[in-house]
Amino acid sequence: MDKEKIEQAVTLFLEGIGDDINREGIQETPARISAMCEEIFAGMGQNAREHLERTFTAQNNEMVIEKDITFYSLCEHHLLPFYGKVHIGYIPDGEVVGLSKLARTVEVYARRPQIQEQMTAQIADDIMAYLKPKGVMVMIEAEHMCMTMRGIKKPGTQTVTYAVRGEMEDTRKQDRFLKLLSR
Ligand SMILES: Nc1nc2c(ncn2[C@@H]2O[C@H](COP(=O)(O)OP(=O)(O)OP(=O)(O)O)[C@@H](O)[C@H]2O)c(=O)[nH]1
Ligand SMILES: [Zn+2]
Repeated sequence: MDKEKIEQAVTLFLEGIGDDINREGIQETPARISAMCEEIFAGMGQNAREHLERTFTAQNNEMVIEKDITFYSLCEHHLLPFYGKVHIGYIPDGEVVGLSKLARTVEVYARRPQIQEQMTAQIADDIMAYLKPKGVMVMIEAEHMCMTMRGIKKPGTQTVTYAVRGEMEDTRKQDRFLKLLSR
């Protein structure tokens, strides 16, 4: 990440909106933002292989559900936050993954400029590629600040997206996933 470039850009941006870049309160803002970018865009250029390839054998091939994984991302159109919950259900094929690794996979795809539909599909595709389960369903419920604090201004609107792969394309399995989620 080019921190110097980010600082220059933030300085220009603050000048652009007409603020005084020598004002005490914002003097350090370019440096603060470039430091923050390392955190909020930490998923740039990563994939989830390292998290999902360390699997354990388990004598149970019933669906595993990890729900309510909180995430914060930024919409790639306005760079405003969208945030909410990711729910993941997968059907193991003899192997399971450490539970934290599903949340780490979410972080890889949330921590970059995103659109919700794409993030949903990327999580599902990586789980299929590296964990190799029989099937997976990923569902994301989120609120987009570009829909609340600007533009159409509709607070409370939730965007729900999902992706299904493998045996989870079976609608009965999707029903089971949704039923277990709503418990
Ligand atoms: N499909 C999808 N759209 C998104 C996402 N995040 C933001 N958007 C939308 O991206 C669209 C960008 O539309 P544009 O017409 O190019 O930009 P705009 O004039 O700022 O749009 P308005 O928000 O309608 O004012 C808007 O409708 C946003 O609501 C996302 O994750 N998925
Ligand atoms: Zn947006």
